[in-house]
Amino acid sequence: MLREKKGSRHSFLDMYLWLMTYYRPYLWHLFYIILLSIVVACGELVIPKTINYFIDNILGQKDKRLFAILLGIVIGISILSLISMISRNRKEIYIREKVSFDLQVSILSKVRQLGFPYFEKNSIGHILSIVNTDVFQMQRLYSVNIPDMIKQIIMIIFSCLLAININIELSIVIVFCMSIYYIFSPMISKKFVQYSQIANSKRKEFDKKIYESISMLPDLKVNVAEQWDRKLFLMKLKEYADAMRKSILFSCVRFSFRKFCIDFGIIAIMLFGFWMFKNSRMGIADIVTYLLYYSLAMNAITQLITNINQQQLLLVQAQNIYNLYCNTVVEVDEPTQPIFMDKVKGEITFNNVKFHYGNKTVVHGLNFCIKPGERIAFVGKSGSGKSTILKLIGRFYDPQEGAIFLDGVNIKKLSTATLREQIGYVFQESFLFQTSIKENIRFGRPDATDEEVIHAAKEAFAYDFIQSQPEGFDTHLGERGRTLSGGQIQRICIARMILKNPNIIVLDEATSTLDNYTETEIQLAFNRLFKGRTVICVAHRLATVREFERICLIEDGVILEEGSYEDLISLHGKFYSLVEGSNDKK
Ligand SMILES: Nc1ncnc2c1ncn2[C@@H]1O[C@H](COP(=O)(O)OP(=O)(O)OP(=O)(O)O)[C@@H](O)[C@H]1O
Repeated sequence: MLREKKGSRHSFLDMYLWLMTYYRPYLWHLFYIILLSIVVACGELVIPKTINYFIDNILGQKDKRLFAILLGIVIGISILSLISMISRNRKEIYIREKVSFDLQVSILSKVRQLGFPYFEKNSIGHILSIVNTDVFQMQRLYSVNIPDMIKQIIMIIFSCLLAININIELSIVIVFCMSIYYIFSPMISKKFVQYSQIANSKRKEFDKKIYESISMLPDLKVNVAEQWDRKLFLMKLKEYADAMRKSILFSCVRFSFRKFCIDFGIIAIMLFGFWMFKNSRMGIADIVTYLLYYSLAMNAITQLITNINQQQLLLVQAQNIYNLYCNTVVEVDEPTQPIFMDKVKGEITFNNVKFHYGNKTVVHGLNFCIKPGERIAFVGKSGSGKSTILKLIGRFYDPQEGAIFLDGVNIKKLSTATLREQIGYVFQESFLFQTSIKENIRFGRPDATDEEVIHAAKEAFAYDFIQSQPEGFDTHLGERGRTLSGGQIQRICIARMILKNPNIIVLDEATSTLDNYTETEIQLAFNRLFKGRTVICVAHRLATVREFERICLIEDGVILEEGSYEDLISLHGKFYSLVEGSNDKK
């Protein structure tokens, strides 16, 4: 269902430019970092010149006064560089925090916008890996790589110019020596990037596996499948480690080759410098200064190459972020001029609604109208399309054909906030947050008072069991409310809905079998929740919807039989067979 935008093949440049847009609110801070980088670079570039002066004018003439002045200048430059570096680091930390925070927030907002279709297609492990690991890696790009790159470029340009200024012939020899490096290194770099990309994708698979292994731990234990999972886990780890090892190997080869070429350059300077000195074409001070500028330039070039490679790797990781943010189309978007409604009556109409997931048609031209206050249940075999109908009502998906109306307004034109505020969803698997029971109920209406929360709990038959918890309403729940039973979780969700007070209740009934006592209590709670509201329910236990005004038997996305429980039984059709075949006969 989730599509990538047409023509979405993107280059690293597109991604890079997109990532740079996050700098926009902090441009002044970035300029400040660049300015400080220039100061630091100038400090480093001045040192060889002072050494030149020291050898030529101070050592030669033994001038103490000049020596003191020079010493003062060097100390001054060092202090200025130190201060610049400290304030640059502070600004880098600031930018890193701000920019990566903005990036993380925008990625999270996009994930929210993508909603249901995205969550159904992508594992939580994958989403977490993008929102956490990948975005975290980008911090380095923003705070270190880009500001450093500017400094490195300044250093390269100026140290080369200063070296050329000392002796142009020597510089030609160096260019010739260094060309060996530039002929061979792209081949090594290509291999390095290739294995790094493989390592990155293997790391992602490994991250997903870790998440899966941890979240599935209880199921693995119950099915005695820990060894099976361990084998898969180790296989993923091995694949990741193998790719990583090759990537590191090529990184080391490239580093050693670069070192060899730089040393080769030093030998060339010494040989050619010696020949020039012998022919009185170059002095000692110039040879030493040239060597220092050569070292500075080579150091900056090495750093720049490493920096660019790191950025290439980061861009490989940024691909996931970019794809998610720029190339994943929001299937269900907010209308451009949304209609807001304060309160709705609760009439829902399906007008020739057709829907398919990819090539699979699930809903085949549905037509029905649910009156305000009516209770309607969808029943049928597993996979017949019941839950999909509920998802269409809440606009988690849009139908490809036909339309759905709420109180006569096409839900595509309604503001999604209005739509979701008017509908109270109770899913098969309800989610509880790791906070107090009170806050979990208040989630239904954040501005509710404590008294209203307690009242809702009483209405949902949840008050007694909540009071028996160690800290009553303030009891902190574990992850997904694991410290509570299934029936207790459902009653908290019902209390939440009572507090939210929507006019429409959409309920995907839990298939889990509850004991008779709990089932009766939950049924009572539901009956209170249903009072005076439109109720649309997917029912697995047929007995629970016996009192409903209408029951629709769904098969392959069409309504096969429709009527009250008694009507359908007297039909002696498919519904009758379903009731006969289930344990719900009463
Ligand atoms: N996100 C999805 N992507 C692709 N196919 C899907 C998706 N969700 C559901 N389906 C398919 O659509 C069909 C209808 O699914 P749906 O969940 O609506 O059935 P159901 O009647 O509610 O089933 P159950 O009673 O088991 O919950 C099934 O064949 C299912 O495999």
